[in-house]
Amino acid sequence: MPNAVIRARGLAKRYGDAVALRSVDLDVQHGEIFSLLGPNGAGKTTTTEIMEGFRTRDAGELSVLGEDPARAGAAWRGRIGIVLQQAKDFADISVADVVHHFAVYYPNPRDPDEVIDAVGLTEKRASRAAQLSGGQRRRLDVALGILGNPELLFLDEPTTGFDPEVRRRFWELIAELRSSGTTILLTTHYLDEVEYLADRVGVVNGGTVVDVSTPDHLGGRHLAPSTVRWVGPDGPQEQVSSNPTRTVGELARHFGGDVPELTVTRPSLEDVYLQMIGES
Ligand SMILES: Nc1ncnc2c1ncn2[C@@H]1O[C@H](COP(=O)(O)OP(=O)(O)OP(=O)(O)O)[C@@H](O)[C@H]1O
Repeated sequence: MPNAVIRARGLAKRYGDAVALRSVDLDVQHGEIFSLLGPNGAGKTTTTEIMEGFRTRDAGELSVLGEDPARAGAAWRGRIGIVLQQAKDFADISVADVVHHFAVYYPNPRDPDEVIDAVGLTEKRASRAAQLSGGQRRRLDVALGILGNPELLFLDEPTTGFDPEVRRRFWELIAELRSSGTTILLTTHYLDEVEYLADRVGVVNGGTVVDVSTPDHLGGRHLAPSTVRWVGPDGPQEQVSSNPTRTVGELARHFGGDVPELTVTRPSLEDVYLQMIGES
């Protein structure tokens, strides 16, 4: 693929006798948010850490921003941003000092004050990291991840522990980063996060990628039959239909107008994901 920022073929990794990655193939395109989904132990962290150059692979081909992470140097590292699951510890340093301090390590950093503002921490500039709430702490991690103006940002479970409002604002921040041209590899367990943010999603299970699709089309979801529900004289009713328009038309004629408490649903992303994980 010409626009691939990440191209992986046959990535394999063992820890002793345990196979963590059997064979991972993946393409991430320039400017997209690509989400990795999969159960605990599926191989997501191993995959991303090989892509970040933090772990070695046993086999396979890998190109990230045109280089092999196993051999890439400091200039390449300056082009990627990483937000790990486990935050670093700067308990006694203020938000402003942490961000200003780390900016000097990058050849082409963003303005530290603009970054603090972008993640919504301006009011907390003078607070020590230890005084931040969990969600604010995570936003500081993201500030550090985007500080170097990365072309490619790795986000590992970024919103764990966020309240709904903070999550929504955080999602908007991530979507803005995409608009400004940053490619993002997002690992998450939250299907609503995938639905809101991801352009494409790769499902990892048992050390391999079992499907890649848009969230809308995962597992043939857009073609799946719908469930039509309504309440009739005998109580709640439902009918699975491959042509819900026709079913609703028939019901409307039957009721001579409005169908009581009518809903039409397709399988949710969670439904197809759980089925896929079960099958594979
Ligand atoms: N350092 C390690 N030493 C030994 N085994 C490991 C090591 N790191 C990971 N594994 C094993 O490799 C497999 C894949 O782990 P990995 O952390 O990549 O999964 P994951 O999809 O990121 O899981 P989670 O959703 O729980 O973060 C698991 O079976 C795990 O136990």
